[in-house]
Amino acid sequence: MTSREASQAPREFGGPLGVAALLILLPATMFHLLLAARSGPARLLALPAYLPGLEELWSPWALLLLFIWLGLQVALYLLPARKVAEGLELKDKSRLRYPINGFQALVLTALLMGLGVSVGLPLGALPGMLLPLAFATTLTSFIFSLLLYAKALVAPASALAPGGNSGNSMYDFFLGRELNPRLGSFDFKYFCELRPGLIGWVCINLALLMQEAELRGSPSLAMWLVNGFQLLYVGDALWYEESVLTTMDIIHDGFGFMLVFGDLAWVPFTYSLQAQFLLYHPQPLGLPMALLICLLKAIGYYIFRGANSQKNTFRKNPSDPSVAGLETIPTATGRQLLVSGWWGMVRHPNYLGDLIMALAWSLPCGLSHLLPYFYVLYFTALLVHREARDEQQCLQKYGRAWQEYCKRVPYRIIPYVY
Ligand SMILES: NC(=O)C1=CN([C@@H]2O[C@H](COP(=O)(O)OP(=O)(O)OC[C@H]3O[C@@H](n4cnc5c(N)ncnc54)[C@H](OP(=O)(O)O)[C@@H]3O)[C@@H](O)[C@H]2O)C=CC1
Ligand SMILES: CC(C)CCC[C@@H](C)[C@H]1CC=C2C3=C(CC[C@@]21C)[C@@]1(C)CC[C@H](O)C(C)(C)[C@@H]1CC3
Repeated sequence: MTSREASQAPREFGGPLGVAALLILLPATMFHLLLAARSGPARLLALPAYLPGLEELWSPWALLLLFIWLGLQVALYLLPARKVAEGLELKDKSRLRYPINGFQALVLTALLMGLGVSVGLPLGALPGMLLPLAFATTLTSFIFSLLLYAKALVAPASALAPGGNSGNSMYDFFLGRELNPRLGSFDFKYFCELRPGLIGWVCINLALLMQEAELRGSPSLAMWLVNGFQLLYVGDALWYEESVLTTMDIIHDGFGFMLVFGDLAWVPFTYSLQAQFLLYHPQPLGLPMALLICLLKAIGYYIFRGANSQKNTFRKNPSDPSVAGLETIPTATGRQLLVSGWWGMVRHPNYLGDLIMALAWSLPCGLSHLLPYFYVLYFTALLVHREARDEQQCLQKYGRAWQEYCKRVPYRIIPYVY
């Protein structure tokens, strides 16, 4: 990428001012949610009743625990993999190689945790450490992003991301300058996207479930549902790990504060909000309602998995019998666009499935509070914004063919609505 190309790339997230606000707002929101979940009124839209002092936020034990966790996940990443996958072709025509052993890491982590708990590891103490753990993770994310920024200063131009090289240091720090920063064959972005945060999220959920069992004799039905649904989501992400190699995060976005903080801090500490809420605010849930919520989750998962698998299979091998009969539009790049099947219903059927699942994760928390619905609200905003970014990129890539696709499939995420 030339410096001229870099400075002409469109600015996202409101440019330098927008990212300056996000640098403060994102961690502040995360701490607000952590505090609100444990407070009596549990209000999403009210200022916290008190601000924690440094003695409540800072704990060297939390930092140590975080580093032990990261070290464990690095060790599991480095274990022999059942498969090594190749990423998409890069600007310099090379392809990076990635180990496919995320699901193995999840299973081994579960076994180690089980072993630990059986010999007295106090997993139920984790909920009480969430605040200092989140603080240690936020500090680590800032420092790690600074190191990545410095590393990118000596990276070759071909290794830089299209978006995070504007020349404005704060903007580039947030978006990330280097596309695939690596140390030898260790890929930082790929590792962070799927391992410590996602697996950490389900461990936090499990710790909240165990703590609830300790407090009330047994975990509630609502807590079981939230744990089960989110474990399915994380298990699915790691089982289909290879498909993350074609997501916007891996092929387009640099690795900067947004993804570092998002992967390491935001995902485990805010995505576990429903389980946090349930620990402090138990909710009654009857069996008929629980079954209805399970049905909603199943519908969401069916759409999400069906759409993602259909596209991934089609991109890997368009003559695969499961996709060979689908209608397509040719593009000037030689690639084709699906216009029937899931991708003929709306232009982002996978987002629709994901949103339905998000609703099913919140419903077990009842309707008395808005707080557990934060994920649905945030995720809708994230996917609407992400969809707009993807449309821009597809328009650039496919030109008239993309316009034709938009005419044939007019709705973006929700049929006949949006
Ligand atoms: N839980 C969370 O916090 C988040 C979850 N997600 C989930 O991650 C998953 C991946 O999302 P994301 O990376 O945004 O993007 P998608 O998986 O939706 O991929 C978009 C790409 O798919 C290809 N494509 C688009 N339309 C067609 C078509 N009709 N036929 C064939 N190919 C098409 C294009 O790439 P090309 O043509 O180059 O192949 C396009 O750039 C989604 O399920 C999303 O819900 C995403 C963000 C956050
Ligand atoms: C902090 C900001 C508000 C933005 C941060 C965004 C990140 C949290 C998300 C960007 C894309 C993501 C994906 C997943 C998790 C959230 C982040 C990192 C994903 C790993 C979740 C599981 C899915 O099955 C997936 C398709 C593998 C997801 C890929 C994108």
